[in-house]
Amino acid sequence: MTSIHSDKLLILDFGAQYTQLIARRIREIGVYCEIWAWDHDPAEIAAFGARGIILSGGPETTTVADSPRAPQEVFDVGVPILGICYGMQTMAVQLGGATEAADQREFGAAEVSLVAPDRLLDGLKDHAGSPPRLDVWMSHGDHVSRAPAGFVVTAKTDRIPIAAFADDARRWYGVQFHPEVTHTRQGEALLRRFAVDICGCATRWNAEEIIEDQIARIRAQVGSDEVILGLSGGVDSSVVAALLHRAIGGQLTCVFVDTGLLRWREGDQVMQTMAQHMGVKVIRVNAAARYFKALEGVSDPEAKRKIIGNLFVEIFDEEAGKLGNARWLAQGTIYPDVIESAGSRTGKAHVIKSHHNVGGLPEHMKLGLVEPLRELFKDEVRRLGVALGLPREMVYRHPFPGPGLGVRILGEVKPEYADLLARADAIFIEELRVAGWYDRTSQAFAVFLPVKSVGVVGDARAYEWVIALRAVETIDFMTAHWAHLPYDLLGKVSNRIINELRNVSRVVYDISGKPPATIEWE
Ligand SMILES: Nc1ncnc2c1ncn2[C@@H]1O[C@H](COP(=O)(O)OP(=O)(O)OP(=O)(O)O)[C@@H](O)[C@H]1O
Ligand SMILES: O=c1[nH]c(=O)c2[nH+]cn([C@@H]3O[C@H](COP(=O)(O)O)[C@@H](O)[C@H]3O)c2[nH]1
Ligand SMILES: NC(=O)CC[C@H](N)C(=O)O
Ligand SMILES: [Mg+2]
Repeated sequence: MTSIHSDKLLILDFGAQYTQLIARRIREIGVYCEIWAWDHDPAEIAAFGARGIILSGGPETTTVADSPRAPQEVFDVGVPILGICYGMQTMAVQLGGATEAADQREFGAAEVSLVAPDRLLDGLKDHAGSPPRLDVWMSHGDHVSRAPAGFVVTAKTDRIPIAAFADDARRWYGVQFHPEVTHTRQGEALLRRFAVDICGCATRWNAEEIIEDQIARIRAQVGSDEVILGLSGGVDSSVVAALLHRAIGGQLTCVFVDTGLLRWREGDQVMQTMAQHMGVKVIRVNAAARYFKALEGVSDPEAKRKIIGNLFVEIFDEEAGKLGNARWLAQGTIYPDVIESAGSRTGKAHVIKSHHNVGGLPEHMKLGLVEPLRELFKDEVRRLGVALGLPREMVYRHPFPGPGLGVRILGEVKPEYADLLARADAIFIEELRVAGWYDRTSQAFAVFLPVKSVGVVGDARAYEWVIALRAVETIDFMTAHWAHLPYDLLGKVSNRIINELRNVSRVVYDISGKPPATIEWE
């Protein structure tokens, strides 16, 4: 039987900044793909059954002997291969060609001339002429200096003699430029050519088919058992709720914990959308007092995260106990969570923050996991949400961390700080929406600074708190730029916060990128 997973590609990651982007582009074309680290167990490559393999770019250099190489299995399985940047360079050295380091790095827009036809680039052009040319985006120091036997050079630039090579007989290709970035105008067409025409993949990866497929899997997994889900009002858990509701209806019970550290009026909003509008069974636990009590006198960020996480588990355990017969726990784990926790076999990532999640439930709960979003990127999760009938506003919401305002109130958390912060945040978000900036930023929020600052309000001296505003643009939340919000907009938000909220005398805007700063202040 064919399924939406039958036709798929494998991406081996050499550590490029853009590997996730390659996967997202392939999936946008309608083809399922997975990202594995380059040193993933090679014995699994043949068994995975990909119709083609993409070798990503990477920060290392093939001009030294001990840099990463593609496992031999890649060349043995007999499927089409596309090497991008580092991936092309390692193909060159592994297959008998050569690479060299150039004096000048090539970074940014470039024009390649198509000097010989092949199946990958044939007919693609931004500029007609002889030879035709493509507008591409480059990011490299090294380049291929000799193509391996069996390959023809298909593109060059003014700076490098080999910008693409091809072996149509074996269906192996390499491009020095990056087709996954939008600056390479024919990039999508190139990737489609590879995935669909050369690898022969059918394009079945779309929201409707994913939903049908997941509904069948969920039903097969849980049968007539009861399932519980921690519902936060965030995108991921809401989409899981909608999906499970469609798959198993009344067998699903959601537990929504109102921690008192949520966004302004979020509790009511979640109940309204999920329980009233969608008909999902939701138990609302009003636990604000418990949270504030547990956090009293605690100011260390990691300690606060632990307390919030543990209390969450405790409450969840209590509620599950009351329900009695749940056998399954559903979670909103998405694909980046999976990639980040798998990582490279040799990689050593540092723990910067211990992100809260539902993991670590007590042993006696013994619940099986249901994770229907495990294979999906955030943008795919959003498309699923829309297809499942969730309101657009909920689906395109900025993410909100599990510990909520608990890590946006610097230092000790107090109910009056949470109230002030939630209101300031609501003003900021409202003005962002009015100005059309909400959808242009990836995450925006206010932060409460427990320092007093002098102001003058109505001719009188004020000595009150400081609110910081943060707005960032990012694709994957691993790196981020601060958003260049218009001064007028910032001015309006600042005015409103100081005028409408007593106890605030000053508003500042955070202009730190990530790295070196992180997105949240704690
Ligand atoms: N207040 C809460 N009540 C119940 N479950 C919660 C709560 N906060 C977090 N969770 C659980 O923790 C998980 C992780 O939270 P996280 O913020 O990463 O995802 P999300 O809230 O679903 O989506 P988003 O990233 O858009 O905020 C959620 O999917 C949910 O299951
Ligand atoms: O569920 C969560 N629990 C946490 O403890 C946590 N800390 C940060 N974040 C979110 O993760 C993204 C990256 O944030 P940082 O740059 O601050 O690490 C941003 O989207 C943050 O909002 C969290 N999410
Ligand atoms: N983006 C890349 O893959 C770069 C490859 C290699 N590190 C170079 O500088 O040429
Ligand atoms: Mg959330």
